Amino acid sequence: MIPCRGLVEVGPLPLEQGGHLPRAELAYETWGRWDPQRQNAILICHALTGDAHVASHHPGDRPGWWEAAVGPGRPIDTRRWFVICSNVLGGCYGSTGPASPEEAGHGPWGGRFPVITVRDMVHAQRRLLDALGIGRLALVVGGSLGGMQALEWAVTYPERVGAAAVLAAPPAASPHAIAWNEVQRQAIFADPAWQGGDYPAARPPRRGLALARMLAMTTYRGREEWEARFGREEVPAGADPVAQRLGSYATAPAGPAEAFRFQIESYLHYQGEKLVRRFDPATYVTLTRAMDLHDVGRGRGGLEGAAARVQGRMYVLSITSDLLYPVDEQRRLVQALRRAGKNVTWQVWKAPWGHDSFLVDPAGVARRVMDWLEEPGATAAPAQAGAVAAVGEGRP
Ligand SMILES: CC(=O)SCCNC(=O)CCNC(=O)[C@H](O)C(C)(C)COP(=O)(O)OP(=O)(O)OC[C@H]1O[C@@H](n2cnc3c(N)ncnc32)[C@H](O)[C@@H]1OP(=O)(O)O
Ligand SMILES: N[C@@H](CCO)C(=O)O
Repeated sequence: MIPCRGLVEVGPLPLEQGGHLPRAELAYETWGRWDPQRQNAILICHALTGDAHVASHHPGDRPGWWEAAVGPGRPIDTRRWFVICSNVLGGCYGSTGPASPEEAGHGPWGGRFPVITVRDMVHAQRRLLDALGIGRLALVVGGSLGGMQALEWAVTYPERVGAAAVLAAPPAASPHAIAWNEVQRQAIFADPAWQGGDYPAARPPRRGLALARMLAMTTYRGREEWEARFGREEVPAGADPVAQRLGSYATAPAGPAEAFRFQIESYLHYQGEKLVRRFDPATYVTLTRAMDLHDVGRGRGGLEGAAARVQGRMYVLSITSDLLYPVDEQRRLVQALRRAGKNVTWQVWKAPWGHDSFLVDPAGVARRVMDWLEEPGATAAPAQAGAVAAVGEGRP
């Protein structure tokens, strides 16, 4: 019996960019039961600021970040499937990362934490599954950074992946995505509280992290959504929601030009503050760098070489309003998989909420994935010609 929560030592862990982590632990949670034939394991990989808590475990428990997707009677039905999720290597929700002690009895790693990659995250997860006795995965699924992990799983450990669902993730980070991440990191570094990543836990670079999140939100959400939601609506005179409700980093505006006017500005400040209250800045730096380094073809003869390694069925979801990893980037992945003769299904989803649509509508997305996984006649064997389905705009 695998416990529904735990912490597993997966170190010492050699790292792709050199060096190693002497100690590394992964925090995980599980739902459902592993069947006696051990064929029903689904690994869910979270995005940049997520954690292992995909869904609540019992009534009254804290809701998870994909609550509507996972549970009894939900699209990923835990009466049938055994679900596992771990906080990523480098994360700040229980797994080893920059906020963890560098050594027992010492302070946190902070800015000294080594550079890690998505491949390192997947290696660490494989060790976690080994430790729990989980061999083959029926499905590995994730969006954004989680989708990068799902793709790396299918390529790095093809014999262990029956199916992989890559949601809103590219085969490699584009210069644009790297550029956006770099500006976010620079916002953190420019905060005097950063101190090279050696800040006290009680005085993190809040303003820098909030700015990073504000910028990131402009890449995560949809133009159409914000048009409908905020338009050009102004904050009523005298109301200052951020200062009134929050204020851990916000300072009173020195003059009228500094004060924000529009609801969209208010929303961005609120989102910045919301992250500051739950996330570690050095972890943000480490994980965005790992996303920049994502390139599934690195050291494998490029994307074609990576695609050739895949054995399981592949599902790729593109979101028409995704500014961060646009549809064309997944098209390249799908085309490489098709050229390699793999069994791949591509859906292009016309959703208004931008890149984060997979988080805004968890049940809708999980339903798509599970309909594909459970479609009649589906097998884990590679097909000669990959199936490609397009929904909405952006036909392949
Ligand atoms: C311990 C943990 O929390 S673990 C990690 C959990 N988080 C994750 O896994 C990360 C993934 N999740 C996400 O990125 C987000 O939660 C999403 C994308 C799913 C949804 O984002 P949300 O912020 O919840 O939704 P949305 O963008 O609609 O914003 C709603 C919030 O903005 C506030 N808001 C809306 N308009 C405005 C405005 N004009 N001015 C100020 N605030 C506003 C709302 O009051 C609401 O506040 P609340 O979150 O306190 O209820
Ligand atoms: N909004 C996501 C990152 C992009 O998908 C998160 O905070 O984890």
